[in-house]
Amino acid sequence: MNELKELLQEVEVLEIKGTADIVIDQVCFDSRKAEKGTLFVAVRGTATDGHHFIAGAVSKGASVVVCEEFPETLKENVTYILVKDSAVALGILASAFYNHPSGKLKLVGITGTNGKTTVGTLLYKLFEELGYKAGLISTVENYIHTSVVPSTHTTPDPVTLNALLAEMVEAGCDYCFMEVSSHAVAQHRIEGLKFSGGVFTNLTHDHLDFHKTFRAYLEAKKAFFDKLDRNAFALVNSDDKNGSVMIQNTTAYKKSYALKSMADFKAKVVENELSGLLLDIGGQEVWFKLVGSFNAYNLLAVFATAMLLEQDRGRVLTILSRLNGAEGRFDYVTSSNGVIGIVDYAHTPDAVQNVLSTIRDIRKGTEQVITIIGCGGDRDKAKRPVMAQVACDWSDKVIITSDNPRSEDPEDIIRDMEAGITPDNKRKALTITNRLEAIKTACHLAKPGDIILLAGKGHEKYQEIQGVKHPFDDKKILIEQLYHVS
Ligand SMILES: CC(=O)N[C@H]1[C@@H](OP(=O)(O)OP(=O)(O)OC[C@H]2O[C@@H](n3ccc(=O)[nH]c3=O)[C@H](O)[C@@H]2O)O[C@H](CO)[C@@H](O)[C@@H]1O[C@H](C)C(=O)N[C@@H](C)C(=O)N[C@H](CCC(=O)O)C(=O)O
Ligand SMILES: Nc1ncnc2c1ncn2[C@@H]1O[C@H](COP(=O)(O)OP(=O)(O)OP(=O)(O)O)[C@@H](O)[C@H]1O
Ligand SMILES: N[C@H](CCC[C@H](N)C(=O)O)C(=O)O
Ligand SMILES: [Mg+2]
Repeated sequence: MNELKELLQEVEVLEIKGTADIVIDQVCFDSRKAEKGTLFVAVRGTATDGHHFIAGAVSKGASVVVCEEFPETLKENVTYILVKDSAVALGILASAFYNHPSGKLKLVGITGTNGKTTVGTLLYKLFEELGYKAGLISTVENYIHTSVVPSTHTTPDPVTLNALLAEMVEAGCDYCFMEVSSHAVAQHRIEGLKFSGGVFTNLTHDHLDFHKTFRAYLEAKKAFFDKLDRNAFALVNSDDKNGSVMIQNTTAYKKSYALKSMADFKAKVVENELSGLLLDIGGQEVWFKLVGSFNAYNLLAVFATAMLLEQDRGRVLTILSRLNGAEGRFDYVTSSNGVIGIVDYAHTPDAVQNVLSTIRDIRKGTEQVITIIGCGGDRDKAKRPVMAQVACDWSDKVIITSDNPRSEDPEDIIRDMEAGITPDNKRKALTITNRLEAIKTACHLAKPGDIILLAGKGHEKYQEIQGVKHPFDDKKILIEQLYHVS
């Protein structure tokens, strides 16, 4: 849809200056990308305000400007549209411009602190194997049926998002599984989308730099469920104390899954080994390739979603039992002398504890657990001391190192982490700022049978320092070092 008059029927317009009788060629929110025929939406951001760039967008050819406040000088032949909230308008306009692609397939959103990528990726793989064409929007990569589209965000901006969905519709996709980050909800990236269902994994500590309080973080996740319509399902983990809070005000039909409490979909962990998980799902025992009881929640969420999407139970379990998880999640290698190296994307206190408790559960005897861990720069500072302390509590040795320091001094981040380590844990911790050196040291320290956990970077293939992404691949380095020393 590219006629301004029609696009505007969906937006709450406060005032319009200029004609609505024009056709636009693209919707954009970054003046640097504006060109002839652009509808530019001025969004107030976290670093700057899009309203400062209205003149720049117009000089590059934008013919329509959507804003929350009119600029002082208005150009002739440009239409200015006043709205209450530009970010909301952007979502709605992007969806309308791409002809509402979310309504033309079954879109399922997954939210929660941890597990979104795992659940989304498993659902995508499952539905492809069930014979459907499916799409995936995730932290690691996006898929339009079988074509990969690189991912830059967990949930992309509304224009990229709707363009991706439109390509999925064009490719004949029946389903799309997408991660819904709390940033995306708060910044209205998902405004205007029609969801067939929403899944909640869990809520623990993350992103307090952005949301400021845990309550605001929770409210952002909850807002996703508040907006689901009555034909959609809202599936929540009822073992998480915020599971019921998420669906307090939703009009969607409510369903739950759990390992411990009462729920519509129940499972029990029978065995938890390095080779996989044996789960009892509704009285039926099935082996899965994923490791760790936290993955029992992810698998159950996937199973329950497939049931709510009316798939055949037997086929779903058979396929699911064959699937691997997402790249960089509990990804392990064993060296020839028996050292086990695990790469995992654990970057929150809860995830670090879950992964390390899984390692404790699966280790056979008194092998040492050596954890390598850092915390991201320009992100939640409050989680740094907690992650370091959790790592020490659950490991025999911890090497504190760097993980995307971004614009911060890596030593400052490390100091924030060290501040959380209690005196009795101090003897376990050592600091090696350079991540490569940290991995090499761990591999030298490890004896046959020991387990090395490389936490935080998972699938990432870079180390971001001062705006530059330097190639860095935990798994590749781990393999090189483990084979080098063995
Ligand atoms: C903090 C944050 O979320 N930032 C996102 C946000 O940008 P922003 O609000 O900071 O934008 P800004 O720089 O203040 O600019 C304001 C407006 O002016 C415009 N502008 C700016 C400069 C100019 O010359 N011309 C111009 O028009 C910008 O396009 C923008 O519309 O909106 C942008 C467009 O959607 C995002 O790309 C950007 O993501 C940044 C790069 C980012 O790192 N985000 C991370 C924190 C993030 O979103 N993470 C979540 C969760 C991750 C997870 O746990 O999985 C995710 O979904 O990925
Ligand atoms: N259900 C779960 N409960 C707790 N921890 C989990 C769960 N699933 C995964 N984890 C841990 O969290 C890490 C990240 O998992 P995953 O990438 O699936 O989460 P995510 O929600 O997509 O994260 P992000 O917010 O970065 O997108 C995993 O490597 C693992 O350590
Ligand atoms: N996608 C998440 C996790 C990144 C994990 C870690 N590697 C980091 O850079 O902090 C984020 O942006 O918060
Ligand atoms: Mg993710």
